[in-house]
Amino acid sequence: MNAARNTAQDTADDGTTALLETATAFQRAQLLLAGLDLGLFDLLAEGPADAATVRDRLGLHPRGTDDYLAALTETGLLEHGPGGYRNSPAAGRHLVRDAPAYLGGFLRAADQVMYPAWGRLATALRTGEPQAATYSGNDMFGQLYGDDDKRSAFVRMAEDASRPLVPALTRAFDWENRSSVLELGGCRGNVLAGLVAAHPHLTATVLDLPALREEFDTHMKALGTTGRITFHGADFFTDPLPPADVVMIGHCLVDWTDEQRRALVRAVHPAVRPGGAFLVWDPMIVPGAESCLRNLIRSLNLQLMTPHGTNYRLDDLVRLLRTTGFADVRHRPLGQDVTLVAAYKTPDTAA
Ligand SMILES: C[S@@+](CC[C@H](N)C(=O)[O-])C[C@H]1O[C@@H](n2cnc3c(N)ncnc32)[C@H](O)[C@@H]1O
Repeated sequence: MNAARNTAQDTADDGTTALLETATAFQRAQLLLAGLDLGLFDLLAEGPADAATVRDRLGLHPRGTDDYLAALTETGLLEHGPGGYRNSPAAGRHLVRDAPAYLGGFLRAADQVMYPAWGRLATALRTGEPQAATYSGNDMFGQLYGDDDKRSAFVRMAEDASRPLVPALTRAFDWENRSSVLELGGCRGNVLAGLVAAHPHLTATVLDLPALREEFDTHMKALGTTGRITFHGADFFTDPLPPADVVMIGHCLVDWTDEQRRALVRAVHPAVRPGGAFLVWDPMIVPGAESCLRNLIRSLNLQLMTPHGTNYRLDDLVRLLRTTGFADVRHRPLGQDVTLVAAYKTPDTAA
C-alpha cells in the first residue's frame, strides 16, 4: 500500500472528510443543545467567565470543560478574551432565556423530541409511523393539548419557528387596503399580534382549537393586546370559517395529508371575501432552490413528528389554489426557507 495515499489531502479529496462530517453532525448539534441544557448561555449573559468559574457555577466535571468551551468558541457561539468566555452576539440574541429572540422553545423540542426521533429514521422509513415520544396514534393535538407541559412546549416551539417571519409578513402583502384578517391555526395569536402592531387598522381573528383559548388569553395579556385580537375556538376541518378580507394560514398546512390540505383549501375559498386573498406560508419544497435540501429534511422531520405531515411542493399548492377558483396566485420567498403564496379572489362585480 502506498503510504502517500493516506494523507489528509487524499482523504479529503475522495469525499471522506465531508462524509464523516455528515455522519457525525449530531455531535455539533449537541455542543449547542448541551449548552442550553446546562444553562451556559444564561450564565455568560451575566458577564464573561473563565473556565474554572463556568465549571464551579454549572457544577461541571473538570475532564471535559476546557475542550467543551474551546469547541464552542471554534463554532462561533462563544468568544474568548481577557475576561474569559462570553456569548457571541448570536448566542446572546437567541440562546439566553428572556432575550426577545430566544429560541429555547424550538431548541428544547429539537433536543428532547426531535433528536431521539431522528435516531429512529430508518424505522419511520420502513413503517411510515411517526417516532415522537410525546403522543401516539392520530390525535396529536388532542394529546399534546391535554397535558399542560406538552401544550406549553409545543406552543413555544411553534412560536419560535414563526416569530422570525413576522417582520417580513407585515411588509410582504398590501395590508393597507384590507380591513379584516383571519388566521387559521393562529395558536396564541403571536403572529397576528405582530401584524396588528404594524397595521393597527386591521380587525384580527385567530381561529384555533378551543383547547388553546386559555393560552391565548394569557398571551394577549402578557403582550398587552387583550381585546385587540379575537379568539374563535373551532376545528378548521369541520366548523364553518368566519369570512374575512384576508384568510391566512402558516406553518400549518404541512401538518396534514394532501387530501386534508385539499379539503381545507376548498373550505377557505368561500370564507375569503370577493377581492380578498388567501395567504399561505410554509417551508415549501422548491426543486432547484437553495432551500430544497433543508426543506426536504424538514419534511422528514414532520414525518417523524406528526401522524400525517409532510412538506409539499410549491407547484402543487399553486395548482390546487387555481383549480379551487382563486383567480390569481403569486408567490415570493419570506425568509427562513419559507415561501409566501398569495391567492386572490376576483372582486364581486354583480352589485
Ligand atoms: C404548527 S402550529 C402553527 C401555529 C402558528 N400558525 C405559528 O406559525 O406560530 C399549528 C397550529 O394549528 C392548530 N390546529 C391544529 N389542528 C387544528 C384544527 N383542526 N382546527 C384549528 N386549528 C388547528 C394547532 O392548534 C396549532 O396552533
